[in-house]
Amino acid sequence: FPLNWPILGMLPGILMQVHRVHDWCTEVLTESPNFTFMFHGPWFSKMHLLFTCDPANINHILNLNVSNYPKGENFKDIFDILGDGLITTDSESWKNQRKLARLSMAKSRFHSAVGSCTLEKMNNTLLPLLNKMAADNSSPELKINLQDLIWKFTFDVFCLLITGVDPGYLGGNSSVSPFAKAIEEIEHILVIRHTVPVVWWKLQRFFGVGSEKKMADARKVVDSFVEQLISNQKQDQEQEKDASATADLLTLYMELIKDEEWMCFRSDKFLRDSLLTFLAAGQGTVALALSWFFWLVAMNPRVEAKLEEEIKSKRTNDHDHKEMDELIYLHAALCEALRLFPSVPLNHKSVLKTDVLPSGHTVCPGTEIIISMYALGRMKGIWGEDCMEFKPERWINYDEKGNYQLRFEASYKFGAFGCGPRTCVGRGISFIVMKLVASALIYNFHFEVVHGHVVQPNVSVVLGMKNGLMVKVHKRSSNTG
Ligand code: HEM
Repeated sequence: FPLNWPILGMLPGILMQVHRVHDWCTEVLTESPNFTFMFHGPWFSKMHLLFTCDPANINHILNLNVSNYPKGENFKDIFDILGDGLITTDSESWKNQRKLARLSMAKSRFHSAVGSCTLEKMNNTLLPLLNKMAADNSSPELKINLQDLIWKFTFDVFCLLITGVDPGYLGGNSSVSPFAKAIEEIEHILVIRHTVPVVWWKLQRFFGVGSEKKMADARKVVDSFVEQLISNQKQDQEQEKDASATADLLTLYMELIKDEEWMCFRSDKFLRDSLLTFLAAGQGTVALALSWFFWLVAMNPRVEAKLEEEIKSKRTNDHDHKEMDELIYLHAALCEALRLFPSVPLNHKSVLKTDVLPSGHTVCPGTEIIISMYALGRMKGIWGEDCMEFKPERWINYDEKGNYQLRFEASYKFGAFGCGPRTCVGRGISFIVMKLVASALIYNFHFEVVHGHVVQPNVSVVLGMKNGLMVKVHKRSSNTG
């Protein structure tokens, strides 16, 4: 537990742990009554953070009393890069945006694009690249950063799905890297904003110094990239290119907001905020979930063998996305990876009216609530003594004939996609993309983690690996065709 110092409060304690903030949070919550801990910042800083991973609290805050726990102004300030997009807004604006997002994403055009874009990019770029690396693998020096490769791949896929433009990042288009680097920089600084008093980072922002100077520079890069994308799309529309064949979210949004009902959203600012929100919410989360999944699979040969067996037995032709529903063990393994390494490790809420949580803690306006989804997946009291083991079986019900189906877990216990009315809108498409990529890669390759490579979580609002995932690629001998 961090000491509560005079004047400085518990701030020195948290600052010393920033480099391993998620594990520190897990350790503190494990020792805290009802998995809940009150953190007090420096005197007069108004920094009161309630850390929790108690499922009863999570259900209370995210599901049963959602109107008392909005994202709030502080969250909006921290995530100012996303403007007034779906993730940062509350109340009526959130309700309308959520409806618009669901309408667009439910279009069959969009749904089939998710499968076809992923397959096309995989067959044309990712698989050939990995095949080449596997063929060159005779050199003992040849190792690749799988996290980096998957990051670039999902960047291309989600840019295509959200904006209709394929940036070709995986293929080596260097003009994209400043944008991708800027996004990484921003995600890192967002965590710093969470861990220092508001007044501190706001002063830095005001004077344009320290990490806030880097934030301002990164923002310029991001804004000009997004502005370019929107203007390209508008040009296409002005030239009256047939939009019915395109199924990216930007086109679908632009079509829908022509309707009177959505006229309040007719602005470039809204399109900019939405586009960035979807890119930020979708691309990195899927990339990092897959990276942790491949690491866990590589470290667990028993699971890898079962996955290979299932994929081989269900695979008909080139990884048709309809056959993905049948890959139950794979689905379970992805959930298990997300339990241990949730791409969004923290969920942040503010408090409107004083309330008593099921854990017995009183929260008042001004308290910020930090729900640690990372800690939630690692509590023995919630997941059992073997909670640190990678066991897809915990997600499966077997009957006496050996048939099996997925087991449902309440989202206040498995919080990787959030819980309640603000649950992730991209959950369905995430599983399509992840299952297509995971099944094709496991069918074709075995990844050997480079001896001595240290894998540890980074400090970011999305949970990645600090040193990447260095592997050697081996083509599976039985699947050389
Ligand atoms: C493995 C992949 C993903 C994970 C783990 C994930 C996780 C989450 C989490 C934890 C939330 C927050 C819920 C809350 O605030 O209570 C969220 C919200 C959201 N996600 Fe995802 N997400 C993933 C993929 C995606 C994808 C692919 C998209 C879309 C392209 C997406 C779009 C969104 C949006 C727009 C929200 C805000 C919803 C709202 O506030 O109403 N996510 N996601």
